[in-house]
Amino acid sequence: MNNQAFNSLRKEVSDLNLELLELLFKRGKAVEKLGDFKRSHGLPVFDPEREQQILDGIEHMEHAPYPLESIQKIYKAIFDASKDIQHLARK
Ligand SMILES: O=C(O)C(=O)C[C@]1(C(=O)O)C=C[C@@H](O)C=C1
Repeated sequence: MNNQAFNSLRKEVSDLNLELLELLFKRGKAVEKLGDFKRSHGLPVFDPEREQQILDGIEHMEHAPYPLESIQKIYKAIFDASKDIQHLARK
């Protein structure tokens, strides 16, 4: 790979970072609304069954070149961030 190809891949990664952030933003907005519903219905923030259902769902999806464990870690970090949003809204 030459320098130009390297820089072009860096640009691709930077563009994908923005796309990821946009998706996380949209996801966070939906999570906020789920949190409002749960709060007004006296439901807990943490729903371990729902988290497991999502993790089970990704298990059979294409995740290469990442190992499945890496994808699971990323999703668990996203769940934690969701719970942060919903806990903060209760304060
Ligand atoms: O499905 C919900 O109840 C959510 O609040 C969303 C979400 C998630 O980020 O996917 C967040 C926290 C719960 O523990 C389970 C799932």
